[in-house]
Amino acid sequence: MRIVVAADNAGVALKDQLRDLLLADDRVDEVTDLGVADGSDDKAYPLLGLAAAETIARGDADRGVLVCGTGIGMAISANKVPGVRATVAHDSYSAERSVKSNDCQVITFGARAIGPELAKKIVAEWVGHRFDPSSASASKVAHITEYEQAH
Ligand SMILES: O=C(CO)[C@H](O)COP(=O)(O)O
Repeated sequence: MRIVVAADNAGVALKDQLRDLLLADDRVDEVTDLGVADGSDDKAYPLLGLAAAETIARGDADRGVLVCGTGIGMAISANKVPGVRATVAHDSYSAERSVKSNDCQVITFGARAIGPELAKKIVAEWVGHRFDPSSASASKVAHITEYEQAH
């Protein structure tokens, strides 16, 4: 699994911790860090969220972990890229269902809303979840894809 990570300056400290966790995970083949590198970079979150989602859309990563203050702006931004599904998930069940029900490739966190230990636990679990294209959820997700392709 290839994972792209990114954060604005509100999320950079948590993003770095999650990146390091992923780098140490045997199930992860590649981690691409799009920044920001530190809190002095005030690049706006949509620029980072869109760049990460575009990385997934063009096939250069399979999944994304994005962090801002709330996780909301990153999710909104990533969802603007056709083919990408993203959500904030600050609990284990939502993170699991975001993959298994919604085929989300992107999970987002709000560094001002969740502690690093819980975020790390959720990410470690999330790496192990897979969408089943033969599940009953697949035809539901297909409506989203069809809408994107028609508009
Ligand atoms: O959380 C954010 C966007 O959802 C971002 O980190 C901070 O945004 P702001 O409240 O507009 O500064």
